[in-house]
Amino acid sequence: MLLRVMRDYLGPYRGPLVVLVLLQLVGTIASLYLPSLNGRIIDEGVAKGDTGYIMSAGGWMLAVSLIQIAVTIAATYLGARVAAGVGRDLRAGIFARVGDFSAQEVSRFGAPTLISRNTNDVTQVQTVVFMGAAMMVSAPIMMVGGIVMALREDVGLSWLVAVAVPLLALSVALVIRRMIPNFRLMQESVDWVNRVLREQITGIRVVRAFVREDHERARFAEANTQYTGTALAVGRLMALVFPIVMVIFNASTVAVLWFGAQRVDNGQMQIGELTAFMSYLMQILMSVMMATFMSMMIARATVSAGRITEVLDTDSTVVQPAAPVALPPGGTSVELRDVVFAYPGADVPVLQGVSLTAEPGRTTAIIGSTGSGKSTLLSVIPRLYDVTGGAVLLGGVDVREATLEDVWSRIGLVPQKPYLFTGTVASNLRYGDADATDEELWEALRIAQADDFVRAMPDGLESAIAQGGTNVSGGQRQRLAIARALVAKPDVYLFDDSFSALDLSTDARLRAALKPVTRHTTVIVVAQRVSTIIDADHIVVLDDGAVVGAGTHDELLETCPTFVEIVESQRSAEEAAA
Ligand SMILES: Nc1ncnc2c1ncn2[C@@H]1O[C@H](COP(=O)(O)OP(=O)(O)OP(=O)(O)O)[C@@H](O)[C@H]1O
Repeated sequence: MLLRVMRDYLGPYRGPLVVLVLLQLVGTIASLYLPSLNGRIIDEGVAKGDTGYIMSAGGWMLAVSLIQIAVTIAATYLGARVAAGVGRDLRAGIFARVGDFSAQEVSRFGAPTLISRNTNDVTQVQTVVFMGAAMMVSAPIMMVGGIVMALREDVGLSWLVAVAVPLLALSVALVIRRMIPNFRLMQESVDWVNRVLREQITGIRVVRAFVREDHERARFAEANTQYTGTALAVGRLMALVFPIVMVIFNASTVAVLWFGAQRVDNGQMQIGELTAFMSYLMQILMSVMMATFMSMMIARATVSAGRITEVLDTDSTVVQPAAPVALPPGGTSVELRDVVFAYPGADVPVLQGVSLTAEPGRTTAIIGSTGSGKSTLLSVIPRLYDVTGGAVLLGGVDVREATLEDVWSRIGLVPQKPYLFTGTVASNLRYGDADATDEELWEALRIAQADDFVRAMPDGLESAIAQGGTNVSGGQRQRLAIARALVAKPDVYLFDDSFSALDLSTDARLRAALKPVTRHTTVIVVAQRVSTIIDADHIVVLDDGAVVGAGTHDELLETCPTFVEIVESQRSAEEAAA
């Protein structure tokens, strides 16, 4: 998984990566050269009292150190740039893929995990790229180079390398191996914490209204405790690594001094060579440690890369056609032909053979009891979901044969729960048409019966809208969403219970104002209230996902018992209220 992500996303950085490898090469060679120089200074300069040699070798050492510093800075800078670039590209890739998802894929994953995959998981991969840029090349070179250089200093002590290196590698690897199972749990805990937090923030009013703060606090604590527990488990193992490393480092130093001193005493080795040997052993052990750490980071990033590729590899169930057919220009009729639709995993279809035709210039209403499938019916028209049987036709063309852009540009959907974006009234309305003039926005607001309250807002069109539109009332949000659809001037309007939060007189005024602008467009209105659709040209009655009646209001009163039932239940509710 990680390899695939690396191959796909490091590709564009081939140039900087080559430079990075060269820089690391130079830096590592410089590091390997320094202990040997130091040893020479001791043996040739200090021991023999040759100040000239000390000065010249010291100067050389200084120059090598400066080169090492310069290349390390450059490599770190370049590594950080590549890592940040890979992070940016991955986030953009996930964002683009999620943008293509249909409602089905979004609900399959759920928003919290998609967010943590695009943030936390990408950070894991980004970290491994950064660490890799710093260590991937230098650690093995340092290890092999260190061994060669150490042997050059003294072969007699080489058995120490043969003992210390595997000992360190093995003990650190054992600890790290125990960390690995925690990594998946850690990412899943992040998802869990995000999910609970998100639910609490969005549902804060419900939580307060039902005095469920304690319950919610406990729910969050549970998620938080699991996350903390896993992080602590990893932390505890991590805490083990440092003492192990230090014990092996220090024991190696003592061993080098112990056995080296004997060799110096016997005249088999010089003090400088001993110092150099010790430095090389440290460098070797350091590189082993870096390599083991790197493998830990890789294990963690592999889990994250798996979670990322799961998103990247998920294809939207709503696909673009291979050979798209252009929708005919002009008025666009909507036809549902024997439409069957079942939500994924559900046994019973929500829509069962629904057929209806909505013509331009006419208002088609859909009414039915709650849960009868009205919203589902609207969502298959713009391909938020694809039908599982039958077909939806726009202007006589199957929506699956036209490009999604073509379909969406014809349709203005006002969802049951309209969403407004952080920004201003104007920026939200211009979602419909980025080039709309202020006059056009005011006209849309006037029709949507929203001009009065927008005018009363402190900055008019430039008044701020909070995320989700939470700083306006439900009814205001609905009217702004209607205005947004009006600004787009689509061929087909789909109003999903969009008038439900309006009082009866605003509802009536809005419908009257809509009439002239929808003279040539197809309008489909889903409604609960009979009064909203009383003057629709065509009313379709839905019951349990099937059409049980169709016609005008008066016709249905004669022919459709379900419609009569709805009318009567609403009338008796009104009478009871009066
Ligand atoms: N995303 C979903 N996944 C699975 N089942 C769903 C989903 N959305 C809706 N349903 C089911 O489909 C059925 C029809 O829902 P739909 O929202 O279309 O009804 P509706 O007539 O618009 O209801 P209301 O008037 O209350 O909005 C319901 O039984 C519901 O449980």
